[in-house]
This record gives sequence, C-alpha cells and structure tokens, in this order.
Amino acid sequence: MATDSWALAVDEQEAAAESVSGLKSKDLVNKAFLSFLISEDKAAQSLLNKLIRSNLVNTTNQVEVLQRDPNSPLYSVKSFEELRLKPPLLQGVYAMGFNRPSKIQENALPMMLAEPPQNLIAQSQSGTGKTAAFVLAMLSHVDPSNKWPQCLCVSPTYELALQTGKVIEQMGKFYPEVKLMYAIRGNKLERGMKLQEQIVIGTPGTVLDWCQKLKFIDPKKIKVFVLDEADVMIATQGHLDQSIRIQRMLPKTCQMLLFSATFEETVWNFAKRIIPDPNIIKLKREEETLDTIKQYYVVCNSKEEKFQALCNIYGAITIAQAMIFCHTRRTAGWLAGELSKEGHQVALLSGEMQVEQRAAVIQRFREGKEKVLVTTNVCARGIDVEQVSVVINFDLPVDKDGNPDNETYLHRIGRTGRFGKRGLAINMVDSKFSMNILNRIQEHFNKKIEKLDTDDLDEIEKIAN
Ligand SMILES: Nc1ncnc2c1ncn2[C@@H]1O[C@H](COP(=O)(O)OP(=O)(O)OP(=O)(O)O)[C@@H](O)[C@H]1O
Repeated sequence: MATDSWALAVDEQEAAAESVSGLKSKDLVNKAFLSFLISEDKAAQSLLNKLIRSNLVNTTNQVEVLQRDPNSPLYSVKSFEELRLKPPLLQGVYAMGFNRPSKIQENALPMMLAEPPQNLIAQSQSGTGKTAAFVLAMLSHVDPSNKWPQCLCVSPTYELALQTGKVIEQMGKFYPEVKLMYAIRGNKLERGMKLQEQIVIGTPGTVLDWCQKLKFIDPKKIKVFVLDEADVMIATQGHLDQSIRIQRMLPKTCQMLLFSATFEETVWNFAKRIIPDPNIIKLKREEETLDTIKQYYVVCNSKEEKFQALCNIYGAITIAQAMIFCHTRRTAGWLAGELSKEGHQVALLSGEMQVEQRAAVIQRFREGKEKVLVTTNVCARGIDVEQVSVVINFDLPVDKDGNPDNETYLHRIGRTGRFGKRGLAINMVDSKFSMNILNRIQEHFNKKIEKLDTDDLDEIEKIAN
C-alpha cells in the first residue's frame, strides 16, 4: 500500500478504535455484535477468495463418489473432448485456458451432462472448479432456439451472482445465442413481461419474486436448477426458506445441483432436503500440518517490547515476506504504523475495508509489493498465502471464551503436505495468560515450541538456518 493510503487506513482505524473506547457499555455490546457479524460474513470471505484467486487449487486427495444407482457404471473423464461438448463450448473452455478437467470436474461433469439428467450434491473447497463445472452444465443443457429461461442459478449475494455471471459470459463467449439475465434487487423489469434469456442467475429473494409474484419466469420450464455456495446460503437469514420455495415450484424432471465449499451437518441437512435422489461427490480439503514448521516463542512484557523483539528479529535475519497477526484492529493499526516508521513496506488488512479493498491489499502483497502484512485474524481467515515464510503471532489466537484457538493457530502457520515448504513461526508472549495459551497449544499439537531470546542476535541468526 502506498504510504499515503496506508496512513489513511491507519488513521481510520485509530479513529474507529478511539470511538470504541469512548462508547458506553451497551454500544460496546452492539459493536462487539457488529464485529461478530463481520467475522461471520461468509459471503464476503467467499467473494474475497474468488477475487484473489488466479488458479485452480490442486489437492492430492481422492474424490469420493456416492452414486444414487450403485449399479450404473461410474464415468470419469480425463479430457474435455470426451464430454462431447458443443463446439462453441469446447472453444470457450479452451479459451479460458483450461487444458483438462479438474479433479472434481472429472466426475461431476459426466454426471451433470448425462441423459437422463442426474441430481448432484458436490462439496469441495473453494477454487477446485465447481463454478466452472456447473456453468458448463447449464450452457450444455440450454436450447438457444427456445426463448425462455431454462437454467436457474441462485447465489447468496449480488456480488457472488455477478462473479458467476462473469464465468457464464466467458465460457459462453462463442455461443452468443445463449443469453443471461441477472435476477438481483435493483434490476427492475416491466410488469407482465416474460424473460427471453435462457439462463437466469440471481439471489433467492428476487428469483422467488420473479417466479412467483411477478411471473417473469415460468418455473415449470426450468431444466437445470443450481444452488451455489449452499454453506453461505444457509448462513443468511431467510435464504434457506426462499431456496426451498423456489425448488418446490420446479418440475420433477428438473435437474437439481447443489454446491458447497464446506459440509457441516446443517449444510447436509439442507442439501438432502432440497436435492431429491442425489449423487454425491466430495473432495476433502488437504490437511495442514506443523511438521515442516519451526516454532518459537519470545517472552515480553508489553506491546512495545514485542515490537522491539520484532525489530531485533528483522535486524538479524532476512525475511522475504511475513504475515503478522494481531488480536485487535487497534493493535494491528498501531503495529503497522510503528513498522512503517522503521522503514518497512507494510500492508494493513483491516476489518472495515470493503471486500474489494481487502482483495487489492492481498493482491499487492502476493505480488511482493509489500513485504509485511499486518492483519487481524478476522480479516485473514480463509486466505492462504503459501509464499509467506515467516508468520508472527503478535497476539496468540484465542477464542471468544479465552481458550486457545488451535484450529486458527494451525491455519495461520501450518502448510499443506503438498507444498511442504519450510516455515518459521514466532509467537509473542506478554503475560501469564498468554504463556498458558502457548503451553496449551504446544500440548494440543504435541510439538515443542522453542524459547527464543531476541536480545541475542547470534541466537536469532541460528533460527534462520
Ligand atoms: N479445468 C480447469 N483447468 C484450469 N483452471 C480451471 C479449471 N476449472 C476451473 N479453473 C479455474 O480455477 C479457478 C477456480 O475455479 P472455480 O471458481 O470454478 O472453483 P470453485 O470451486 O467454484 O471455487 P469458488 O467457489 O471459490 O468459486 C478459477 O480461476 C477457474 O477459472
């Protein structure tokens, strides 16, 4: 981030922090609730992931397939040719730079393109090719000579719908007869009109209105129904019911597809309710491990001392890029300011930034324009920055009850086996409380965290080897 805009961000942050300190307790509760809402904003996180991702996420895990009819042969394809796609679609796929189907696509595409249509519930982490898969299925099933909606896709938010719409436009670039319409709030149509576009993508509330109240869409003519980001969907009040109400209007013959990045019990229950007789495809997330990470802790008495320890570390070893986690926005803002004064190029990821602004900060960091990324956990959740060799827990991760947040600890510093790069993690301890958290984290993972004396430059130098 350029110094000016960075300074601005810090100013804003500090102003926010000051306004918090001046609040009465009731307001503080509201503020806490607000930040809880932000932290739980799955839709924002999902969008952020989409915006910053440039590549397919590969995993070494195997896809699990559960077929509705276990006797029917299981097809998987290793090339797009095998799918016998319409030529303009194959052209679209190649123009997007896809050489071969991703792991999940190998199994999902033959199922989705089969005749008669099959229903599918598919779960795999973000970036594994789900969107591209269902977009291809929708485009394949459309009959462009019929001028009415045939495919309906619901997404949890306007922004996510737009992102999927972009993929439809890209992949359908050589298939201009197929038209797309966005069913999103603000897209006002004349009463009594009937849509001519073959694919409609939108948010559940508007899609429901367009099918039921305004009758722009005849749900009985829908051939493919896609419910995207089911985990995000059910986290939003009202979306679950609206999705079910849309689904009930569709004909029995309609193909129903549901996608989710995670599979908690609640998502499962919803998926089973909404998708009749499904095939199921699951691709587990690659486990993270601490095996290739050297872990240290430093004992300090205050945040100023922690900052000094950090400077000593920077003075002794060369750090290509580091990510520093703080507990609060206020600390993050302060620390970014101090580091900047020391001449570091600092990026600050802050909770009140718009999702696009956050994506831009991460993108710049990825490109190496900044060497240090200071952030709170809330902002960085779900973001994998594999290139970072050093992670500093300026504050240790704790949950809302003050217990160690082991999962977050692992996610911050762990690496997936495949990338296995060596890493360095430094934990700052500044009280009995945080020492206790550190010990419990150590016990939980059964991995020793070594003490580091940051006043001893020789000792610090050794950790870099
Ligand atoms: N077969 C493929 N070959 C190469 N790249 C692909 C392939 N399929 C998808 N991609 C690319 O990989 C990235 C992730 O794909 P996609 O968005 O479809 O995944 P996703 O599982 O839907 O993730 P999300 O839910 O976050 O969107 C995109 O940049 C997409 O263009």
